[in-house]
Amino acid sequence: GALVSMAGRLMRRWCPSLLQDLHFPVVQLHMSRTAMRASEKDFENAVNQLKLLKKDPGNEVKLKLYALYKQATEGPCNTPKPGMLDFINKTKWDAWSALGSLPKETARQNYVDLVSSLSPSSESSSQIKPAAADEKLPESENVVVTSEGGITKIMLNRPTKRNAITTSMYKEIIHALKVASTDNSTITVITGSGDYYSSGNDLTNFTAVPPGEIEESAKNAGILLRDFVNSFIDFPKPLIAVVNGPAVGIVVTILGLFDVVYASDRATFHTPFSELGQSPEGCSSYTFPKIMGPTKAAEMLLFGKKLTAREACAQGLVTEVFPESTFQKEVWTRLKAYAKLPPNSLRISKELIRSTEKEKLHAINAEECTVLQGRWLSEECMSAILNFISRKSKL
Ligand SMILES: CCCCCCCCCCC/C=C/C(=O)SCCNC(=O)CCNC(=O)[C@H](O)C(C)(C)COP(=O)(O)OP(=O)(O)OC[C@H]1O[C@@H](n2cnc3c(N)ncnc32)[C@H](O)[C@@H]1OP(=O)(O)O
Repeated sequence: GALVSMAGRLMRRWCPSLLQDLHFPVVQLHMSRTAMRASEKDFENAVNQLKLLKKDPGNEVKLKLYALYKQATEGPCNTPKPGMLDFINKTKWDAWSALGSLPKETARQNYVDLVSSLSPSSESSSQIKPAAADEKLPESENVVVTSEGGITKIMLNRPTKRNAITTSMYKEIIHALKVASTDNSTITVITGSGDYYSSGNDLTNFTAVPPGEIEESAKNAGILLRDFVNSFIDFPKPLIAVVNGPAVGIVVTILGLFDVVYASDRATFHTPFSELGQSPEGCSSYTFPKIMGPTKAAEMLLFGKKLTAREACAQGLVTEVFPESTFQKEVWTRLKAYAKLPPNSLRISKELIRSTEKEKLHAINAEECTVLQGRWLSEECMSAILNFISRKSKL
């Protein structure tokens, strides 16, 4: 119960877009005549003043304004509580309901006070906060693609979020692989910027789902995931992972589709699917048992055992481990040499190695995505995501 009641607050922390429908001045501002009483003029002015604000006051404030407005015009919350998965309406409902039996007049006064604290004078005196490093970047800069010396490098570039992959990033990676498959490069490399390789799927991909669109979103996410994994299965040139740090979830499972995996000795490999109420993807339900044997694969995929780079190497998931201090230098020296090899020969050899499995991998990918789609709609998955978020919120 406590977990559910904190979900609204947690969602606001994790999902800035959660309250998009409260975007200023979208808070419903139509005043009913019956609501107008003693301080009605001040209240009406405040409502109009709010429309003139130049700066978005932020979701927390908009939520307060929403609740006060509802209380001032309709009195205590009197509508049925929205379902647990209806995040936005539930968050709004919680805010309004939290005002209890606050009298309409007090709500009106509080609303007027709050709007006046957001007046242009306080607006102009307030400092503009610098955006976080990743926020400054347009979405396309979260996946940086460069091509030089026969190597196309696709770098996950969201270091402040441990290179977690947003839905836009999945699409950008698909696009980058499509371009790399026909560009002049000989080999393609995927790596991460900063300390992490990647923390896998951005968990706010789940919380950003608009209410009433959960099934449709899960269906679309299933298609996106299938296309994402297919672009690895079908990639025609040598594909190399340069795992510069810890790797979690989807970026680990797709390693079975890479041709070579180099890891820093700082890297770890973690697939916490059961903890998240989910199931394996990236064809790992097939590639992992094949690579490391069923019992080692089960420890990772069922029980989320985190492997060190050396363990992953011993089990065949990683090709070679390098000391962190020389990792970049050694790996890139080697890759530059590999990139000088005849490209057609490399392609043809890769085709020989991989072609017999392709059809099977497509079928496995499709099945994994169908199963996951069901998982995303399950209570187990939703409550596991909430558990993770609440644990991180340190509440
Ligand atoms: C309707 C359904 C729609 C679904 C759409 C899905 C689309 C396809 C799905 C494909 C299936 C993929 C599955 C997976 O990849 S499962 C794995 C998911 N990843 C995780 O569970 C990792 C979660 N993160 C962590 O455990 C830790 O953050 C980590 C160990 C990685 C790092 O810990 P550390 O203490 O070093 O750092 P912080 O926790 O403080 O994190 C720093 C900031 O980065 C943010 N962060 C980190 N990881 C993620 C993530 N995966 N998603 C979103 N954000 C992440 C974290 O919140 C911190 O941000 P703030 O500084 O803003 O708090």
